[in-house]
Amino acid sequence: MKPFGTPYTDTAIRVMLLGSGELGKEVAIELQRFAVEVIAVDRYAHAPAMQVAHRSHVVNMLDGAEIRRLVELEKPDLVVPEIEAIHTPTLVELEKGGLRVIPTARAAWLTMDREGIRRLAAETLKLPTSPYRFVDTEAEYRAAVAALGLPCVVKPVMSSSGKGQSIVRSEAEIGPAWDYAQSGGRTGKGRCIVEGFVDFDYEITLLTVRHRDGTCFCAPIGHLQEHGDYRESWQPQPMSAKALAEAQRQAKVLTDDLGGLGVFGVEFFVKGDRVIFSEVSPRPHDTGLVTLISQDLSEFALHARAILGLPIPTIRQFGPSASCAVLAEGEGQCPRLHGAAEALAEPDTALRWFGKPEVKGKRRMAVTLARADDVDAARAKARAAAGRLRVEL
Ligand SMILES: Nc1ncnc2c1ncn2[C@@H]1O[C@H](COP(=O)(O)OP(=O)(O)OP(=O)(O)O)[C@@H](O)[C@H]1O
Ligand SMILES: NCC(=O)N[C@@H]1O[C@H](COP(=O)([O-])[O-])[C@@H](O)[C@H]1O
Ligand SMILES: [Mg+2]
Repeated sequence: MKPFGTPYTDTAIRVMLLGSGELGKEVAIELQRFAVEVIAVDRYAHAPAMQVAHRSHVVNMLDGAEIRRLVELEKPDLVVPEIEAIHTPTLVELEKGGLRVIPTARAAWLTMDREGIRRLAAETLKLPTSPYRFVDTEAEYRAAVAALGLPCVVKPVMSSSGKGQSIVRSEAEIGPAWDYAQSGGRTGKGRCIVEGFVDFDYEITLLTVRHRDGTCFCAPIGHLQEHGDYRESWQPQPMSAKALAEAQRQAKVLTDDLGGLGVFGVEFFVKGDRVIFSEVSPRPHDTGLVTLISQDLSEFALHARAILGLPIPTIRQFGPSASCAVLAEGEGQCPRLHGAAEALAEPDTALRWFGKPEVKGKRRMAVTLARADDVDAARAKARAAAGRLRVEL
């Protein structure tokens, strides 16, 4: 990588973020510390990362021509995908022409679509996963449910944060789950995955960092999900040495195949010592927000260091920590947050209010963070802090 330069001049290192949500905002802040010129892109104006970037653009990121136009206009040194819903075939094309995509255009392309990454993990790399089928029509879906049995999980192939996702537990839920999968994804109706339900003891995100000197892992992050969306996460998740070693082995196999530099959020289900791969984000993960309080280098700082080719000699752990998502529900513009003073009254608590300009339905708006003597106490503290907050719409 060229030397750090001066923003707004030809000397600057320029990074284009494709996606400008709460995760991108923290990445942008970390890049700003090195005076990297940050260009934030998303589908709507005033997205969180745009508020801390040098410049921003509002485009339909599912339109390849738009992405190409922006890349030609801004000539970034690095393009950093922040969300799945991007026209990744265009990134693959642009990479052939010399553009650097984080971690690689192929990784962004494979993971934008559950089919790409699932077939790679299960069929090529032979990692254990839930049984699965891909379906395009309601008839294929019903056949898949019959073959996999109840309960099962249906998800649009392009979605995240649980959008369009349902657990189907009974006959009566089969129809509504299909309708939601067709209306709730990030890119409209279409292909879905149906997965057998994994009966797990706990699930983790293993943050895996590929940096210039090799691969390192953060302590495992445990998390609680509701309707496919994260509510709480904590670190470290206690697990047997055998299960941790197996999770690290699988994460290494997978991230070595995906290649490139940066943070990967590798998600696993754990039952006893059995470790079952679920999915991977080739970028910081929402459950990894806990690292904003649990580590000296958060997952966002680690991503910035890794993609800029900087060393990561060690990651210091500050002790048991937790995060709790703050959701708003309803409809309104310019939301306001009440209760920040009350939420921050306890020692070792922190808050991120993302600054999203609008709510329509259910939206994650903030996160509380806490450290304590053990994980249960940290979770209770983060939950209590979140409970003192109120989002006014
Ligand atoms: N096959 C399964 N068996 C049991 N639980 C599942 C299964 N698939 C998903 N889940 C539950 O739903 C959660 C969300 O699933 P998944 O990670 O695939 O969705 P997502 O929309 O990609 O989420 P995100 O983008 O937030 O990571 C999982 O963390 C898990 O709690
Ligand atoms: N699980 C993936 C995840 O957490 N992604 C994060 O949520 C944003 C979208 O939020 P929005 O739907 O509120 O715009 C994304 O931009 C990213 O920061
Ligand atoms: Mg997930």
